[in-house]
Amino acid sequence: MKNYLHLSNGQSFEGKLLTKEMNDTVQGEIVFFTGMTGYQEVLTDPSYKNQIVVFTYPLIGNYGINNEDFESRKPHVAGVIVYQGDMSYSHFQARHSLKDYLDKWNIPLLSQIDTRAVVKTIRTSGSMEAAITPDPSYKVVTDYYENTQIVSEVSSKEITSYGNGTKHIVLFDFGYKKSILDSLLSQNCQVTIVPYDTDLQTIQNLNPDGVVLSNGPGDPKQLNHLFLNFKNILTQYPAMGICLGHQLVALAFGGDTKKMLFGHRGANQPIVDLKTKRVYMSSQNHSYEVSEGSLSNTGLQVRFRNVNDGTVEGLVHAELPIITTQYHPEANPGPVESVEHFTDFLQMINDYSGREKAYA
Ligand SMILES: NC(=O)CC[C@H](N)C(=O)O
Repeated sequence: MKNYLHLSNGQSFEGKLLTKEMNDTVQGEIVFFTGMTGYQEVLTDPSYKNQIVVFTYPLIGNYGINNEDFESRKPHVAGVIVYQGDMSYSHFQARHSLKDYLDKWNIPLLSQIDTRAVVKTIRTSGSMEAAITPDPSYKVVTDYYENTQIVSEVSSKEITSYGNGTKHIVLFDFGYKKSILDSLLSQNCQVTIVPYDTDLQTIQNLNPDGVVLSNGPGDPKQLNHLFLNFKNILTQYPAMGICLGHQLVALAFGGDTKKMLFGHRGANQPIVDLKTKRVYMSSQNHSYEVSEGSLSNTGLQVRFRNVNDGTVEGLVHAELPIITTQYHPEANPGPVESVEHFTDFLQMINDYSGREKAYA
């Protein structure tokens, strides 16, 4: 079945649809992911909502879909572009093939696309709107992505609690990845997940030891009506921000963010910790970055930096117990060394409560 990938710059690519025939055109922002593995995590990470993902590794789907690697209950991507997809997966005793899984959720898997050519375009012209369609002459609508109240669509509507560990963490859900919850539970925490717009009073009633701001889709400035609320919470509790959560910490304290040309998506992004000089290989998925020049009056300092392009990859606050990472310390596809940031966060909480007692 012939289908097409159309980009908003007018370029078109013809491919073969592996999933069932489409009734409608699917449109989204086109981005590329460079990891060799981790496609199941990518598909089910809510941060990818409304995006069409191009996988640069040429063989995708070879270990099927399993029970362990889900980051949420369903896939959030708008469409999937591969060179070769849905390989044999029987050795892995996978429950579903990639094709069956995407079919179940009506998400197109378009193969035999020259992914190198698409990625070269994105790297030169930036991520842009794109469409997967049976229509050879479809014209891509260009203001489709930015207008959505995207975080409210993926955030929990209710407060839920997991685990019964010794430290109580509130996890703000902007579209959290399950690995963040799992990482906190494995640090012996009780975790309460709250909707993205939960106010200070509700957090105070929950009486947490610390707060984590999760990852999530879209432009962080779409949440500007909540920045003051976040600032009030961040000045009262030890906090960790991950990806969108990191960007929101910067914005809450008066910093700024901007859209990158094509972002970082993959499992091998080198990060240097400016304090320890240690380099981490990190998993990433973001289109926006914190503008370094905007941090001067925020109390925030750059702690982590991307070795490839020098962009800000994480912050600490000069006085408050706050640590943030633009990358994903909870991620599993590939390197796992940055998981120790969760241990550091718990240590920060312990130090903080020790300090509170000393002044009591
Ligand atoms: N994974 C994330 O949290 C992504 C954050 C934000 N939506 C960005 O693209 O930069």
